[in-house]
Amino acid sequence: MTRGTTLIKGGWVLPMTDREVYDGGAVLVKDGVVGAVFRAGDTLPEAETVVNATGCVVMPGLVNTHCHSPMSLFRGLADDMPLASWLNEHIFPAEAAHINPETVRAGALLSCAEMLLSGTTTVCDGYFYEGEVAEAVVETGIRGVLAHGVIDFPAPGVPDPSVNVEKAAAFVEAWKDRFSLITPSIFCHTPYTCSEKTLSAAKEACRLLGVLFQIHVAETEDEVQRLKEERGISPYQLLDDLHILDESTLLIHNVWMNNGDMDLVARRGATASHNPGSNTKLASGLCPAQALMDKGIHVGLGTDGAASNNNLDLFNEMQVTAKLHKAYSLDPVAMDAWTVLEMATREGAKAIGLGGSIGSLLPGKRADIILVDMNKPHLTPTHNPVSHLVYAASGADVRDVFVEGRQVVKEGRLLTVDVDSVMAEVNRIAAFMG
Ligand SMILES: CSC[C@H]1O[C@@H](n2cnc3c(O)ncnc32)[C@H](O)[C@@H]1O
Ligand SMILES: [Zn+2]
Repeated sequence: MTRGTTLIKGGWVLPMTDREVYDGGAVLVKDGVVGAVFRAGDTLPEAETVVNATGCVVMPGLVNTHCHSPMSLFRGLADDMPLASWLNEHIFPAEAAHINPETVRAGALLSCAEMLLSGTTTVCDGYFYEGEVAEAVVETGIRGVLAHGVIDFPAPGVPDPSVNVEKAAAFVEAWKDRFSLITPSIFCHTPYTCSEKTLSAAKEACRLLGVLFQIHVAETEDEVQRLKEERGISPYQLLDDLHILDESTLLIHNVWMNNGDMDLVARRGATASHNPGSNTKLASGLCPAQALMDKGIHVGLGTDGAASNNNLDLFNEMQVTAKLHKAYSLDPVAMDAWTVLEMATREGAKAIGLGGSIGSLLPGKRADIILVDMNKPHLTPTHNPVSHLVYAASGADVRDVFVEGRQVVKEGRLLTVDVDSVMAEVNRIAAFMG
């Protein structure tokens, strides 16, 4: 028996390397990585720790390709309105009044707890005081691609916008190669809140530092129409003119895209985050995610912040994705369960630049693994575990979670932080909000 090994055995193993389910399979974890995946009947090795996964799905942890983790502080603060009012009349003022290092830390801890407990093992995040988010990520044990925000207005922690890119680059330098769970990045808010100079400088900093550039783009019809009227181009053409579209750029939302935009993005190799929960709640529209994937673009699933979703449960996002695209296209075959599950795992990992290390249970990849308990009334019988994961399960069905081989959720309880005190702190902060 090798020390430091864990054998997760029994249940339905979904390696997500192909569209196969290993009924009665097993996964060996060694030194934080996947050692081997076994089928029923294979001879299993001995291990220091054995986890009985009978009745559970064993699969890669889910990858949330777009979040603003501290925004759980504003959950339910402003609902049932369009993006412009939500952002300008409610969220920006709330951020100016309440966002500081302490509140960011509290909100981020809460979101990381919510995500881990519901099976998300990696989050791609962007906000201000992102160093505090990084501390919360380390404390909770989730994996994060963490971006410092850039916007051409005074922002929390960046009162002088003339140094916004410098600040973001300093964040990347401070966190690069420091913790294996943290990959730093830079996030430009939108093409209409960042000047061309800022966008170019931020992308140049990303190139020099070798990190992912992220941006919200084509979220509303108004955003696209205004640019068309002012400049006669689409936001994608603008970004391309600035040499921003490449394999290390994550495009977030992509609701109002035409065929030319999609071809351009595909040619450049940029990736996309599809966030249907947020886009439907803000009545922004629906990203043509299937068309993007048909053109070879890697598309992951994101929740966006909890203030526009209003939860961070990727199981919920998977169900919304599968159903919404069927209803919109009047095609019951659209966005089948396997496709959606791949978006929430392997494709999401590729979209955020971590395709080589997470997203499937390929031996050698990081052991980010979740166990989803199917022994529940709403998941019985289990004719097809893939169907249940997308159409019937929720984050509450996640039993155990491992990140880089370390168990962070056991029997539905978070092992790394005291969730009750995190909630108490967020409630204390929320009491000061109007
Ligand atoms: C620099 S990113 C942080 C910044 O973005 C704001 N935000 C959150 N969600 C959205 C969205 O869907 N569209 C545009 N802006 C959004 C957030 O409140 C922060 O100010
Ligand atoms: Zn967002």
